[in-house]
Amino acid sequence: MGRQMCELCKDRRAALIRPRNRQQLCQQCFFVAFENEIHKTIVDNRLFKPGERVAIAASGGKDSTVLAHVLTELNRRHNYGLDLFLLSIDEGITGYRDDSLETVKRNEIQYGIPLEVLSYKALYGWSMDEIVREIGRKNNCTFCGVFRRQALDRGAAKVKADKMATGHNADDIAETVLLNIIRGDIARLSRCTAIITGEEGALPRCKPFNLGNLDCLFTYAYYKKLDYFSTECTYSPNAYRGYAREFIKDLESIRPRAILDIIKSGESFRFALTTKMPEQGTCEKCGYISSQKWCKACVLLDGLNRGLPRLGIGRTRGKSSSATGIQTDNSCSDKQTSIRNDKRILKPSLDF
Ligand SMILES: Nc1ncnc2c1ncn2[C@@H]1O[C@H](COP(=O)(O)OP(=O)(O)OP(=O)(O)O)[C@@H](O)[C@H]1O
Repeated sequence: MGRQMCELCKDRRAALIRPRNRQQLCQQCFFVAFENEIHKTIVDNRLFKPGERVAIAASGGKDSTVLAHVLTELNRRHNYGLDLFLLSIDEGITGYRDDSLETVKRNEIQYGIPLEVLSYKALYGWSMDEIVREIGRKNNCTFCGVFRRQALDRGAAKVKADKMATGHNADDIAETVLLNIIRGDIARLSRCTAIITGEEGALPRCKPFNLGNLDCLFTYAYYKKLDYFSTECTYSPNAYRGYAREFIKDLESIRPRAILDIIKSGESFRFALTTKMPEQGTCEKCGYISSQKWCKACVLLDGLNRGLPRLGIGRTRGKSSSATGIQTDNSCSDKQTSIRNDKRILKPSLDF
């Protein structure tokens, strides 16, 4: 059976089916539709102001590579007037981050925007390889997630960025909503669906792909032949987030709107006025934002430097994670789950 014509231009043969609305499009119309959606998100939410210096948090992975590509294009096409640059954190994970950083270095040339790299070793005196040797593979994602968040802020401050954009997509945000519910972390639950956070602080962060689903980003990267790194982190097979990811993917296979509806639920929560929220202050040790005397990175680092790496990982019984400042497995995924899902996302987007 021959292929359908593109539903938009009605001129070229359709090359793909958009997962969100089952629209059959040719490559060119898909690129235009996707880029227009991101442009609309940026304009409707006033994500950037002309003249701003914007750090694109670039891991070398698919989503942040699409982000770097699309932001560069839109900045030029619509005269946003942004001063864009790539910011990468080298966690020091042999066979993973060293390879993905090579990708980001090529992106620097491909997109013509400068790259700043900051390493855990230089910032904290420890690489993730060294931390894993101390702590083992079970809790290492806690260190990595806490250190990365702070390292990105420090990197952005170093190069005087006004704002940071990350490649978090709808799947990531739905996982975070569920994880925050499971952990009873009301403070994070109340802000994790926001497209822009930290506006009251020195460095607001935004997520232009907040409603973009994984399949769409994958299809865009695939057809644009973007240069990205697709291997999962060697240290994340036990990460808690992987279970949430698998659960959400199972739900999505039964009910395609599940991801957007989890986000919608997260956005619609209203918190009782009696809910105790942590008060933001600054860490006595390093000056970074913290609701505790010491920020989480300083607690973890102190444990490492004293030869007691588990010191900062335990959870105080009866206290919520926002009260203790504990944040576990905050960014990683399960390797097998991701590979399984990568196979699955190929189906709706590319098969005819
Ligand atoms: N080492 C890093 N350096 C800079 N930014 C990072 C790094 N790791 C993650 N990020 C940012 O956080 C976002 C979400 O992180 P996540 O762990 O899902 O990334 P990933 O799966 O490695 O790559 P991607 O999201 O780009 O496909 C990324 O899209 C990127 O913007």
